[in-house]
Amino acid sequence: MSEVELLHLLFSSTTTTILSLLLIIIMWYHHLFKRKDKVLKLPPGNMGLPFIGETIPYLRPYSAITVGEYMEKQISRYGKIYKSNLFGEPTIVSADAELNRFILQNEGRLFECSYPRSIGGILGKWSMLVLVGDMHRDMRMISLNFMSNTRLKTHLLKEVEMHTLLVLGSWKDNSVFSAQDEAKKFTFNLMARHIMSMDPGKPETEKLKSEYITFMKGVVSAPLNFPGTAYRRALKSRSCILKVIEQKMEERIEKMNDNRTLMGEKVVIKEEDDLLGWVLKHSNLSTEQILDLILSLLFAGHETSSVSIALAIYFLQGCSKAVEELREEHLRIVGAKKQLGGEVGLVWEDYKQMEFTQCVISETLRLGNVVRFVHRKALKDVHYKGYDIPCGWKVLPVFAAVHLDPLIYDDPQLFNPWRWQNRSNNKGSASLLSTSTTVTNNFMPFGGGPRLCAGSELAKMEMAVFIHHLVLNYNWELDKPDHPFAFPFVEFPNGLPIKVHKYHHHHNTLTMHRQQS
Ligand code: HEM
Repeated sequence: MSEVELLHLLFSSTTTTILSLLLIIIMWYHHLFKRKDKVLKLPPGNMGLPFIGETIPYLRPYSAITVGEYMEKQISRYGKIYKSNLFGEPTIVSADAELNRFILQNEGRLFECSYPRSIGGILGKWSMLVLVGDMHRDMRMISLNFMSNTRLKTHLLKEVEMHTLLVLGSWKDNSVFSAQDEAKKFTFNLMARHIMSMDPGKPETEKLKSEYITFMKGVVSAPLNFPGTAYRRALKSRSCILKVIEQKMEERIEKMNDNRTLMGEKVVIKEEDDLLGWVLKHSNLSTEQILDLILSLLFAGHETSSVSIALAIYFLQGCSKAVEELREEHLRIVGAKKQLGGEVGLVWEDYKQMEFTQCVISETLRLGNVVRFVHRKALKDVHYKGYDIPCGWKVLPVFAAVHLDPLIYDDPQLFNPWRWQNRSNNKGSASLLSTSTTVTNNFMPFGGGPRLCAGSELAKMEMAVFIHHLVLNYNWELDKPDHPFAFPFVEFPNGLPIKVHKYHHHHNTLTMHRQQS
């Protein structure tokens, strides 16, 4: 055979292989999506390219106070329930308030939590976001127990206020800084203290904080485990973070053992009243399970609430009327406290007076949509509103689309905290200090059903206390333009640079606290 003939043969056999591979891919794709269409009545939609589907346009960053151009187009073309191919899987996307509620309420029966595998790789296989069934229930009980209303009243309110004052007290008159970083500092310090009794500013706390920044970048990046990628760096950070937690755990076990020997001599060392101590004493979790629980609680507990605080700072600087009304409310609260001559620090009754503040919080969460959607999959074939959702398909309830729906909220792009004031005047509603109603109506910033955010009450309290001291002590403005974007995790690309000015009045809470301590 001549060289030319050989090359010809090689070339034609390679072409044949490529062609047959292509044919197999097309047949497989056709088999997966099209055949089912004939039997089942799937919602309308576009499955996009093989494998990657529509993931790329779906994840393109957009203004956080919108659902993004891409989703808007899909909804106007196909309606509020449409099919797609996202994250490598056939998916039903729901912008429909009723379907979203139906999905969340039927957790474990018709649908189940199902995050991309990369999330499990980074948060750990025992993370609450990944667990389902009994194990999820047990871990959830621990978290709920630790953030119960009783604990909020007796412990957390004081802690939250102390950490707020620590951050706000460091702001110099006329200084410029990143409000997003300051909010992160506040929520991280609070969580590190509450979970493992780690003190703000200490080298170990600072190290953990900087590892968490790298870690976060990986949680939200493409899960490519190659040298140099954000995901690979985050996996490294994960192991550093776990080492810190493990060391804390060993120290604590040692301390608890010391206590026992000392108790024989009737000496009791006061143990830290934190989550770590609680799980070590009251649960049968393995070391690996405790590490994942703590790592993911630290993650769930500081990222979302810091973004929410940054969003409140942002929305309020554009709405001076709301700042004025907040000030009136908070001046009333401190004024009444002063008259009674009691404690300077906030107590539960003060928190319950913060009615307009709760409206500002609801509005911030509605418009900012920190958690825009959650990941679920169908456990069975489900028939809903005339459509079939096949067993095994991914389902994404998109809360943001409901929160920004003009049929549910008038003028949805407008920051209007007053819309929450008179529930009967509203199509959507929030309730003061209650999570139960958020489950049953169209407002779902914390999800719903058996997986409703375990920290929702704490998050609202953090926002309220932060706002209390913010409006009583500062005026602020944007130093450079910035805007929240959805990547789809919400972030201010410039870190929300603000300039603050001391606000002088006779109830300056920072001065009052300094004098008392
Ligand atoms: C404004 C701030 C927050 C928002 C918007 C938020 C939102 C959410 C949402 C939507 C879920 C449901 C996820 C799903 O169904 O797949 C969730 C779950 C969870 N959140 Fe939050 N969260 C916030 C703050 C917090 C805080 C401060 C903590 C405290 C540690 C926390 C702890 C958790 C936990 C443990 C879960 C898992 C619950 C379960 O699976 O049973 N969150 N959060």
